[in-house]
Amino acid sequence: MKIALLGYGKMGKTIEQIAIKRGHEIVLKVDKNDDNYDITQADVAIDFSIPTVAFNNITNCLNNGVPVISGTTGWLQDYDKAVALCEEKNGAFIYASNFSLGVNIFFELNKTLAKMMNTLKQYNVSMEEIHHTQKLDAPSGTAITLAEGIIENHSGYDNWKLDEAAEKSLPIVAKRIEDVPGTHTVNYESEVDTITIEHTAHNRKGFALGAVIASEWIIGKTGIFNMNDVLNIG
Ligand SMILES: NC(=O)C1=CN([C@@H]2O[C@H](COP(=O)(O)OP(=O)(O)OC[C@H]3O[C@@H](n4cnc5c(N)ncnc54)[C@H](O)[C@@H]3O)[C@@H](O)[C@H]2O)C=CC1
Ligand SMILES: O=C(O)C1=N[C@H](C(=O)O)C[C@H](O)C1
Repeated sequence: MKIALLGYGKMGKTIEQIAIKRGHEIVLKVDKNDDNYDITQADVAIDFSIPTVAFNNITNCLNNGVPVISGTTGWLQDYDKAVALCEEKNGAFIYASNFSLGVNIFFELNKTLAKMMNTLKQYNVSMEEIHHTQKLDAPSGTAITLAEGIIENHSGYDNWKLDEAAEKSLPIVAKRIEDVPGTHTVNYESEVDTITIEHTAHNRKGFALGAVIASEWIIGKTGIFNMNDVLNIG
C-alpha cells in the first residue's frame, strides 16, 4: 500500500516505522510549508497534523479520490462538512480521537459503566486527562469521546466543561506534564468510595498501529467509518 503522511511530527514518524514494518511504502511526507504535492500518488492518506490544517488536508484527499484516515484532534467544528464532502464525492473517511485498540476497548467499558451508574445518584462523575506539554488542544479528543459516551448513557449529565463544575456538567481536568503520551481517568465518587477506570498509554505505538490497521481496512471501501467498524467491537 502506498501511504501519504500528512503531518510528519511525533505521530507521523511513529506511523512511518510501523507501516514500513508491515510492508507498506511511504510515498509522501507532508509537513508545514509543503504546499505543492500530488496526493493522487497515494492509495491512502494518514493525517496527524495540527487542528488548523486537518480539515484542509482531509478535503484535499476527498476532492482527489484518496481515502483518508485522520487522527488530528481539535478540528471537529468542521467534522460535519468533511462528512458531507465525503458523501458528495463517494469517498472514504475515518476520524478517530484515538486509534489504539486499548482506548477503543476503554471507550466501550466507559459506556457500560455509565449505564450501570445511571440510577446511582450518590456518585458524581469527573474526568482527568494528562498529556505532554506540546499538545495544542484541551481537553483531548479522547476525553471528549469519553465524555460523550457518559452523556449518552447517564441521565445526570448533558454536557461537559473544562475545569469547571456546573449543574448536569461533567467536569474535565486537563493536565500538561512533559513527555506524557496520554492518560485518561474517569472517576465516580460518592461520600463513601470512588470507582476509577483509567487508560495509560506507555508510548505512541498503539495509536500508530491502529491508524495503519485502519488504512489497510479502508482500501476498496466507500463511506464514513469509525474505529468500531475497523475493530469490529461495540
Ligand atoms: N487519534 C489518535 O489516536 C491520536 C491523535 N493525536 C493527534 O494527532 C495530532 C498530531 O500529533 P503529534 O504527531 O503528536 O503532533 P506533532 O506536533 O508532533 O506533529 C504535527 C505535525 O504537523 C505538522 N504540520 C503543520 N502544518 C502542517 C500542514 N499544513 N500539513 C501537514 N503537516 C503540518 C507540524 O509541523 C508537525 O510536524 C494532534 O492533533 C494530536 O492530538 C496524537 C496521537 C494519537
Ligand atoms: O496529542 C496527543 O498526543 C494525543 N492526542 C489524542 C487526543 O487528543 O485524545 C490521542 C492521545 O491521547 C494522544
